[in-house]
Amino acid sequence: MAAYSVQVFNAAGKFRVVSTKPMPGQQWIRALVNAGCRVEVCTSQKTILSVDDILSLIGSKCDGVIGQLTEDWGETLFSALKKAGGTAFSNMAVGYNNVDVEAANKYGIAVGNTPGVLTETTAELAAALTLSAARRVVEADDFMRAGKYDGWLPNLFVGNLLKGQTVGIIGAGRIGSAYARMMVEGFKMNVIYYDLYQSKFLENFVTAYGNFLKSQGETPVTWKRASSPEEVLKEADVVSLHPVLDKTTYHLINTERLALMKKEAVLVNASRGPVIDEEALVKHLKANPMFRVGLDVFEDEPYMKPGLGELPNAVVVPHIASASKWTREGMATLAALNVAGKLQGLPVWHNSNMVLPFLDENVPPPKACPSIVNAKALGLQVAPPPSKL
Ligand SMILES: NC(=O)C1=CN([C@@H]2O[C@H](COP(=O)(O)OP(=O)(O)OC[C@H]3O[C@@H](n4cnc5c(N)ncnc54)[C@H](O)[C@@H]3O)[C@@H](O)[C@H]2O)C=CC1
Ligand SMILES: O=C(O)C(=O)CO
Repeated sequence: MAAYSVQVFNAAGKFRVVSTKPMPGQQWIRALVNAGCRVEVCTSQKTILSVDDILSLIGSKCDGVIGQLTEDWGETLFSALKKAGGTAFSNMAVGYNNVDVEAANKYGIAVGNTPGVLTETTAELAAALTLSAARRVVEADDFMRAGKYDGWLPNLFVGNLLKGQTVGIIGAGRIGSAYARMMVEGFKMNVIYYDLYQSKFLENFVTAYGNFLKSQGETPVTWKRASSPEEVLKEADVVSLHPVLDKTTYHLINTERLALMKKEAVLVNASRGPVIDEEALVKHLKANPMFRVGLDVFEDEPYMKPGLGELPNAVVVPHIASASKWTREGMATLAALNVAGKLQGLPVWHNSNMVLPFLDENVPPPKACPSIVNAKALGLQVAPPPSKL
């Protein structure tokens, strides 16, 4: 992309900040302009920008960039950004497996992400995929639209009842725990989870809800922390994947582990595609027609592995788990405030799980960067909690 098209805001701004994509809402633009930035938004129609495209955007003077999870932020881009005088980058995403943080550290560039604002939205989509797969909603919709429905039948699109079954979570962080709570409270499912860390919050929630059900004369829900992913896969009727993508979770679901799952289980993935060996999944789905999946993410995104798109026991959507208006505008705002904050020399917010104060349109945001993942490595100052100010 030799020449690129950009939309410019606040042309006379002191800092030059590039956004590789137009993003929803206006609050993020205001945040950057208020911080004295000239904002250049790339308006190229190309969906995924290459490293060369982004090099052209960075040019010879660039203070900060807001990028997307589809872009390869590594040595080449961080060294170019450093050379252009840049010190700040933010992904417009909570996941940052597309970013080589070591390379950013080497060039002293802060890497922001956007946690918290997408927790419930993503968990809701995982719940939607769970229901769609368990109750065969997409298959039934196709059937209806094809004019095949000629009357109620006892065996038509029989699926799985969730109530009283066990939901398994692998990766019970912000999103995994929110999803678990939805499935527990909404469908009275029992929980089994595997994570490197204990989720006291989730355990306390399930215990309290179980006690409430008991007080109503109903069967209480239960929780269990598994000591391995295998334990979850063997016991759960529904398994939803919510870990980060790294070396420990790449192909976490493979042929051997799929074989441990119940024949009529539902598997949901709204984390990152490579957490599942998708070729192995296609084989498993073909061999087990009552096993169903709901997928928001794919190993070779935007492509699906051959055969997946033809399988009736797979529900597939194009990485839309965070796609609610509030969340997408909030992600853009957090990404902008990460970059704006760093350029203004502000400290890092004390708790990246509590970002709501940054999202209120009517109140100026706290004087901090909401979430910088390499703050410690770069020795950035952390702001004290507001009560201690
Ligand atoms: N499909 C979509 O649109 C979205 C996808 N995501 C993905 O979801 C991921 C999780 O997001 P959050 O819940 O906000 O992050 P989080 O950091 O709160 O949770 C991730 C959890 O994974 C756990 N974990 C790490 N390695 C593990 C392993 N080997 N086995 C089991 N658990 C492991 C961590 O201990 C942590 O509790 C993101 O990194 C991102 O990749 C996030 C938002 C939207
Ligand atoms: O924030 C993320 O990690 C996403 O995948 C965006 O939807």
